[in-house]
Amino acid sequence: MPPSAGLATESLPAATCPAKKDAYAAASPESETKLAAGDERPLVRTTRISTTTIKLYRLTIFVRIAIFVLFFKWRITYAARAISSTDAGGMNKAATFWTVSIAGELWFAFMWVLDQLPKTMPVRRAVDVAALDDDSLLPAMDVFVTTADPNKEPPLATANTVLSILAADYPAGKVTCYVSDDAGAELTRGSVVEAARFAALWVPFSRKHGVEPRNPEVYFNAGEGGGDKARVVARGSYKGRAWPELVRDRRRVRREYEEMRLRIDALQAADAHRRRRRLSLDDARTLRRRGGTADDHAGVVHVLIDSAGSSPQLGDVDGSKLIDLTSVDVRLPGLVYVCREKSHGHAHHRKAGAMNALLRASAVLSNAPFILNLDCDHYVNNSQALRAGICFMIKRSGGGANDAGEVAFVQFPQRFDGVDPGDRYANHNRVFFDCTELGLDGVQGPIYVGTGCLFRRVALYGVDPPRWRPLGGGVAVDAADPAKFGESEPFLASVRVALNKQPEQSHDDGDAIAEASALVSCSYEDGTAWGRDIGWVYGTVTEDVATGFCMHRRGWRSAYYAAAPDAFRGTAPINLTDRLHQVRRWAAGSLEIFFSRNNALLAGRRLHPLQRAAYLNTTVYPFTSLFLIAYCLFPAIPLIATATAAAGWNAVAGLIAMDMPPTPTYVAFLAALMVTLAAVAVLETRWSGITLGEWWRNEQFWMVSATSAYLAAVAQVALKVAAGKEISFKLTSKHLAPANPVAADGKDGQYAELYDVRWTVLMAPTAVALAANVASIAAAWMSSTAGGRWWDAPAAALRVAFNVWVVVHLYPFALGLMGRRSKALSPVLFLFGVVAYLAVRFVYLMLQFHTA
Ligand SMILES: O=c1ccn([C@@H]2O[C@H](COP(=O)(O)OP(=O)(O)O[C@H]3O[C@H](CO)[C@@H](O)[C@H](O)[C@H]3O)[C@@H](O)[C@H]2O)c(=O)[nH]1
Ligand SMILES: [Mn+2]
Repeated sequence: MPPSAGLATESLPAATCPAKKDAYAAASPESETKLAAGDERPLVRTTRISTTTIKLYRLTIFVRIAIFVLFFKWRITYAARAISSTDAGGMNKAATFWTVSIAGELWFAFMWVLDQLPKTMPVRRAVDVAALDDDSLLPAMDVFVTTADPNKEPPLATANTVLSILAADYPAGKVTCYVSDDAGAELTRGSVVEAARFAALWVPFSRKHGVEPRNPEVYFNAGEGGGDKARVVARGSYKGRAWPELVRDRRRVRREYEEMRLRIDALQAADAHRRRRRLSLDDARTLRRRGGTADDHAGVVHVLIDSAGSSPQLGDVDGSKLIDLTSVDVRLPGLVYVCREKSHGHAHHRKAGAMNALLRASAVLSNAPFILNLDCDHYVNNSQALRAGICFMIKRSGGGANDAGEVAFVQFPQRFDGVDPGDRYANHNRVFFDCTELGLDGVQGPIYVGTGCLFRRVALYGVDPPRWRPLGGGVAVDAADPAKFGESEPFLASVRVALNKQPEQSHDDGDAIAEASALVSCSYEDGTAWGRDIGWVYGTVTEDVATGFCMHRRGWRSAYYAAAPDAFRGTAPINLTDRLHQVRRWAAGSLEIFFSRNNALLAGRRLHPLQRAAYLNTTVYPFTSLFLIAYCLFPAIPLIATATAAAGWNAVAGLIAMDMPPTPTYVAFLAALMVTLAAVAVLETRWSGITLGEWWRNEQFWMVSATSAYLAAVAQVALKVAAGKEISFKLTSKHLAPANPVAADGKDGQYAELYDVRWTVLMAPTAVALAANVASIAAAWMSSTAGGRWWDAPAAALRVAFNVWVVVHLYPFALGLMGRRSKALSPVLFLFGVVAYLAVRFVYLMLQFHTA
């Protein structure tokens, strides 16, 4: 066993990894008993979660579906009676009203069912990384990191991600990290070069002391910042070398890290200066000569670290090396900087295009059978993550997952640093990751979500999984078809190697690099199947969902693994505007998939029915916004009607009067639906381990985004379908997880972004919905003081209950609009109420004035 592995196994002292409540962690007690039991050590043990909770959960879902059926039966009968009893003139109006309102309710019910059913068969995964003790069995792995804009994606964070990958616990000779720079920015390249330089010290240091996590920024600054990342090795739990030696080494390495940081800062300053100069010159030709622009530049493939040999290479005590590495393997994984060619005449297909360029370039350089995909802000947080992923992919003699060969990808949950503790905008997405993805793992596998995902290379080449291959699992050699893959012979050779697992290449490195550069040219894909049947899928801004879908429809499965500590961690937008733009992009991308050949309804029989339901759900959910916004603006209608009654707008008021009076049956149905909704939610949190608070935050943010971002997405996609207007990929700004949560001025510190109010048109419908419902509550309150009390009238009481329901959902949005004032919460809310009250009061006064 090479020293790296030996050190790594003792590198996760329990106290340094906070106990996670994730129920599906690697270190579950079950896997330990299994270890003790004997030699049959499967790499992954999968057990269906089959507790009383999950049974009750299923039962409640079916009860609720039954209630829905009865409810709609009753509702339709009522509507039919109401329509037929209207006079001829009102008939059409009534029919329209009832059709629309029942269609809305049916849609909500349908979406709820689509959402719940795929979660009913969750599984638990126990991964035994230690059972992979023979490093010679580990397959090679290529790691793809994508960056697109050094101004929105701090180069220091990218450098740290690269360092965390290079230092991950995997045989150095078997890992090659590829960094894609979509902007062709000198700054990004310079920063990655800095990372490569520092890696020579950082990687052996991490191995020697088994530090966690292996992202230097997080490692050095954890503990000081406190929060959820306080994981600095405590003396008592340190199991590596002598404690004083760690302290000494750490100090030295830290000094070097600070130097690297300063150099990257200097690069950044120089870059900013250069950009200012360029702007003043404003000469396109100068730009081109200096290396092009973000959207128009030449392709570059630059090997920064050559991949290491296969035997360990021990370091020395040489003073210049700073720390004693005499018993540490100092080899480094390979590191390659790739900037694909871009030109104005060619669509670059955003991230999907970048990933496909990497897929080809890596094929002629390292051609590893497995590919790990990380966004530039997602670093390796658990050094065992790469090994854990491989456990799902390979079979071991005498054990291993039965269907290992059928797994196209292993998706790890996205976990985030720097999210405000209250998680106001549900950035953690716990319901999606810990319930939906986990549930899908028990069906055909989780949906691919763009980062933290380990792929099998051949699955990206558009072949069927072994189970669906005709000739006893083999792939025909002519599968490497130049009409599909493009004309590069070295690349086609690499595809044949990947498909048939036969060594055939004898390449010369110089040529390989030239070939790789040719493979990242912008015209390589012209007339091929790239982006369609091969590689990452084009035509949608959520290339991830579409790419995973194409694999599932071919019959591949995928796996989900929530490791503890988290395998990878990244950053998320905590500013309302950024967050809304992010979910707007996701929603638009989803609809793009719905209106493409990758519609889930068109997939063949290899797609599991519940998998189909899940994909249908993820591609149609934005339509909910159309109904939801109508419901949320409902209360505005009587207000407007009253306000404009004098103007003769009685028709509107007449419409609203058609709504069903709250008969006892109606109230009973509503109550049953609410109670079962709550019961399902509680049971879901019980089996998944998320908290009710997290569930509720998801519900709230669902309404916030459905009234804003989803609506915009529907409009955008309508424009695309009707007029061919492309949807842009608005990059999410990343921020470094800062060292100190409290800024120097002692104000907002780390979460300053949260209080930054940046107006966007996306907010308009939600703001109107919020105002309408607050005003409606105020109006009810007013009329109660004026005449009879509102709670005497059941119809009015129901209406107010609905208003309150909307307002509590939109509460985080209200906080977002308040900015810094949201910190001094209650007085402002009070003010908010008073303002609404006065507004309504004013309307009434006007009316009295009018009628008098
Ligand atoms: O033209 C582009 C645009 C983006 N990217 C990269 O794509 C990644 C994701 O972009 P980001 O703005 O961070 O998107 P998020 O909303 O945070 O990302 C989620 O959703 C995206 C789909 O909408 C997926 O691509 C992401 O992997 C997934 O993490 C980043 O590494 C970018 O550098 C490129 O390489 N080229
Ligand atoms: Mn991201």
